[in-house]
Amino acid sequence: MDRNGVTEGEFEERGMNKCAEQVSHLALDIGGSLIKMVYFCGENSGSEHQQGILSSKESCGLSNGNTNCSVLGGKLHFRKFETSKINECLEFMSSKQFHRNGEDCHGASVSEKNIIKATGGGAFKFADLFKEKLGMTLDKVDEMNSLVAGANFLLKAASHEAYTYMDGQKEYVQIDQNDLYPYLLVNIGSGVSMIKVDGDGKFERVSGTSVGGGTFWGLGKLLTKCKSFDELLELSYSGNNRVIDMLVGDIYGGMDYSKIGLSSTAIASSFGKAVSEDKDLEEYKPEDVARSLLRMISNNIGQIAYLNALRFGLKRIFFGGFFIRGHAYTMDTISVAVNFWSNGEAKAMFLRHEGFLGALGAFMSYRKDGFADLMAHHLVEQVPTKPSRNAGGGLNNSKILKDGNENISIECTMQLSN
Ligand SMILES: Nc1ncnc2c1ncn2[C@@H]1O[C@H](COP(=O)(O)OP(=O)(O)O)[C@@H](O)[C@H]1O
Ligand SMILES: CC(C)(COP(=O)(O)O)[C@@H](O)C(=O)NCCC(=O)O
Repeated sequence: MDRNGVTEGEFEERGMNKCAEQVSHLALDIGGSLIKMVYFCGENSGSEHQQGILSSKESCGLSNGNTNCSVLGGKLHFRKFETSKINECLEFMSSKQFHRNGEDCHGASVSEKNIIKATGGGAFKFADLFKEKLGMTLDKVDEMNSLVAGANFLLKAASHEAYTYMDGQKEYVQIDQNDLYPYLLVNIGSGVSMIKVDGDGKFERVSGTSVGGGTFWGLGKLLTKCKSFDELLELSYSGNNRVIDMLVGDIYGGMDYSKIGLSSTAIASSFGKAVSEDKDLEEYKPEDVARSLLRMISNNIGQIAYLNALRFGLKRIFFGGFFIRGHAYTMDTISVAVNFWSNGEAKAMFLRHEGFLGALGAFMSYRKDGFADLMAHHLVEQVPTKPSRNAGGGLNNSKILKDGNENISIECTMQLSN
């Protein structure tokens, strides 16, 4: 059996079935295309972190007068599943025995473990399925609220979260916590939501577009016959959009239209060349089609995002959502669009945990409930002693572990008030 692309053998080898750790809190973001999962796995007693249980106000750093708290070491895990393969997600949860009855686990009591925070449309759509298959109740958290909470948390608490990407150069952006707001959050999921964020829990969804990640994947699948999203992204790497897109130079006899700031290589009309050429779809290379499509959608989102930033005088635009997938060409196109339309005034920034904002926000909402009074905002990303180089050549300081599925985990500590 294949579990989320991991064979049964590997599944066992990686210790997913007989995890020495125990899953305590878990949250889901069930979107139109993907299910995002964030869960905390505490380490066994006696471990380095567990020994660090604290009980003083200073040690916990609490400001609410609660002096009775413990610090739990472990890992915050991030996973994703395709929504159309929701059974893989259910199987995974079942293998983690997250729905298990009869045992108290790291601050979450038995009854609490049968209620999990969930956001996204699927929290409504699949509520009965979770109840039926796992006996679990989904406690619904608003999607926009979750996105904003996740983004705010990451921008404030995680080191090296936001970065710019231009001409193949990745540069991490130092975020000043006191100068974070306002900003525009553009979440590119199946569709696109644009949210003006003014503070913790203070936001307004100011725009959106239905031309998003679902459009890229849906049209791409039809036009290229690709079987997976990753295959489509891969194709776009090697394609040449100029074969299909009509450029300014194609219209202006190879010249720039400098009077209105358009170079001859700028796209005048996405897919426009296909009109005048007497060619069938089969005569175009799938990689060229994939590249044109990716460019068209990324460009369009970058432009709409900038226009909304302009509407509200916002200088910073953060892009999230799994459409991005850390894909160089996608980020480059969005960055160029924002840079072009703003005359270099605004900057596109990307988030390392791009697709997990909603799930993380839902996870954070545990702290609002009386139970465990989770101090998730005290999650601390552990920094390795030896910095490693990332693909963009910059220094990547955090201990992010990736497997083939881009399922990542962060070593962290979590404070629970007792
Ligand atoms: N493995 C994948 N399968 C399907 N779509 C993917 C995958 N990886 C990235 N994507 C892209 O991410 C989009 C979904 O992003 P996401 O932020 O998860 O939104 P949603 O909440 O709507 O599922 C898809 O529409 C697609 O463009
Ligand atoms: C409806 C949604 C919020 C759902 O979120 P998603 O699953 O796409 O992440 C999103 O698809 C969206 O904002 N669509 C754009 C709708 C519009 O403003 O035209």
